Amino acid sequence: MHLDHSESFPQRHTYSADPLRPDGSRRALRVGLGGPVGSGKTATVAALCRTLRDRWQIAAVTNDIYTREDAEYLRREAVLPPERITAVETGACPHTAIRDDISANLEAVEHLEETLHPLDLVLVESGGDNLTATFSKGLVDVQIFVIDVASGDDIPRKGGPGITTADLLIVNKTDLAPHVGADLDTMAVDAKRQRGDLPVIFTSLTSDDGIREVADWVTGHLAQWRAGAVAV
Ligand SMILES: Nc1nc2c(ncn2[C@@H]2O[C@H](COP(=O)(O)OP(=O)(O)OP(=O)(O)O)[C@@H](O)[C@H]2O)c(=O)[nH]1
Repeated sequence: MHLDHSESFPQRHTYSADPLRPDGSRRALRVGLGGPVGSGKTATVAALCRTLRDRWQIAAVTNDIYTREDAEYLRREAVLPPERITAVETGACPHTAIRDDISANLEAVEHLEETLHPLDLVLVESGGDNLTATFSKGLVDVQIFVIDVASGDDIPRKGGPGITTADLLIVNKTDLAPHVGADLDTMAVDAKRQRGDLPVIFTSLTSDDGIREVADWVTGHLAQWRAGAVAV
């Protein structure tokens, strides 16, 4: 059964996770990464871990429907020590596990926080989904939506909550634009129209340091979070 109905889950987006630990300090910032299948979510998580791991204490939770492939990839690439990477097998539509019944993901995040205390940043990667997928605010504090140019340069125009409301939109695989006839200027104009002042970053993760702008964005949010300036 497909449970993606607001009437079934009227509580969606109506509560927030407590930002404080029992000792009064701020818990880790939780950043969700969602987006269509194959857009580059795992590659973004891997690149963020490589770039930020010397400065911050990081852990990651991955979601796959029937496997643990994304976590295995991150462990194989040694982007973090293996105990800092947890796989959640959702067994159903990926958005159900990040929005409607977040218990398995929340348990994984809280377990990492307890066993690896103190963490600064937890990255939660959704399984690949469609343009409607967003995270519950009870699971993550900020959300990144990752699309790619190879899936069509009309994707930003199509909108949907991921594109219109995510705190950051990443348009990945810009290196492929000339090969697939994607017009990056059109994508930028459409994204701006859909998102107003919300930020959009174009990335190519095959380039050296292609993640830099995104890493700086995450660092900026983390600094605000630690200063208590991010509302949840
Ligand atoms: N050319 C190019 N390939 C990329 C880029 N980023 C990721 N890829 C490749 O795209 C493929 C999919 O990337 P992933 O990071 O696994 O995508 P994903 O969104 O995590 O995929 P799912 O978890 O299956 O939804 C892989 O073969 C990556 O190496 C990029 O910027 N440019």
